[in-house]
Amino acid sequence: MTVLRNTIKKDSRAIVQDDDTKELMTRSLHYLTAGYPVHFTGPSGAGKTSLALALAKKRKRPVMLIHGNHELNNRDLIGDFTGYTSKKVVDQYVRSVYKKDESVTETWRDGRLLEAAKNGYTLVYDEFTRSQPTTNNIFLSILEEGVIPLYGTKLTEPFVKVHPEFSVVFTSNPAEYAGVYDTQDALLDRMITIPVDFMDSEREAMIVSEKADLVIEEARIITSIIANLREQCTKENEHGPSLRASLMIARLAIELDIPIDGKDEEFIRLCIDIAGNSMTRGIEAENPREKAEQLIIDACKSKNG
Ligand SMILES: Nc1ncnc2c1ncn2[C@@H]1O[C@H](COP(=O)(O)OP(=O)(O)OP(=O)(O)O)[C@@H](O)[C@H]1O
Repeated sequence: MTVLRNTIKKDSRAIVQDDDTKELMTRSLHYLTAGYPVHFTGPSGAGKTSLALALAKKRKRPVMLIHGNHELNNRDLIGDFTGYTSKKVVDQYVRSVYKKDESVTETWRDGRLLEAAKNGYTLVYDEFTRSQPTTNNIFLSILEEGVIPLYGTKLTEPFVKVHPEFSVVFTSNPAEYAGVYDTQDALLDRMITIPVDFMDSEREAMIVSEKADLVIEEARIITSIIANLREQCTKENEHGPSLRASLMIARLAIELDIPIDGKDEEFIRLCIDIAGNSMTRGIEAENPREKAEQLIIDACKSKNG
């Protein structure tokens, strides 16, 4: 049986940790401490970012967060010259002497990666495969040689040494996801990749109960409906509604005073609104929207509060 500890009533951003999650966190922390970056990969809503942030927090170093994006470039990561600072001193202390001293210097601003690597922060690079592989190339020398090459900048030194406490936690969605680039093998080779999949409905119910402040029996109704629907999503690369859907249903039901009961019309409507789109994408049918609605109604009706 799964035993949950570390409740999160006070901090809504904290994660609920069952024994499996705790064990995963401990292992990952050991890898980071030994100097290896950790990479969580899995479907959207499985809890990768939450895990990565909780893990980073455990390092007890400042945490820097970067989100992968196809427009992210070396200037964002390393830094850039942001403008000019000019200084002018006019000295007329002795009336007959006029002295003017003027200088102009370029102003440099460290990028997020440079700042984190120089100062030994823990970097969480969320959805890193959404950035172009050429942008991520800089991590090859950081992870292998422990230096940040300053190519493409007008700085005089060729590289900056990485702080010994610097560590990176990467997250990514599987390669089949839209908007995701293939990662170079050389980069994957330098990190420890751990798959993070959806939890079973009981573990999800514990999280929903904690996060939405809902009694466990009601949380179970929601997560088992969602787990049931997820199982019916057979289309390739479509994973169906995630834990996020369960959390949304729970919070909205409380907010709108809707009874958590599979036979209640308003509750069914709420489930259709929240899970309808991912179900429509996940099933194969002539009229997927209609079929998805029917599946949600059936899943709800099989559960009552
Ligand atoms: N162990 C957990 N404890 C508490 N909440 C969790 C846990 N795991 C996931 N969640 C919650 O589930 C939701 C989805 O989690 P998260 O954003 O980490 O998923 P993800 O896998 O990073 O998704 P995406 O790939 O879409 O970014 C969030 O609201 C998060 O707070």
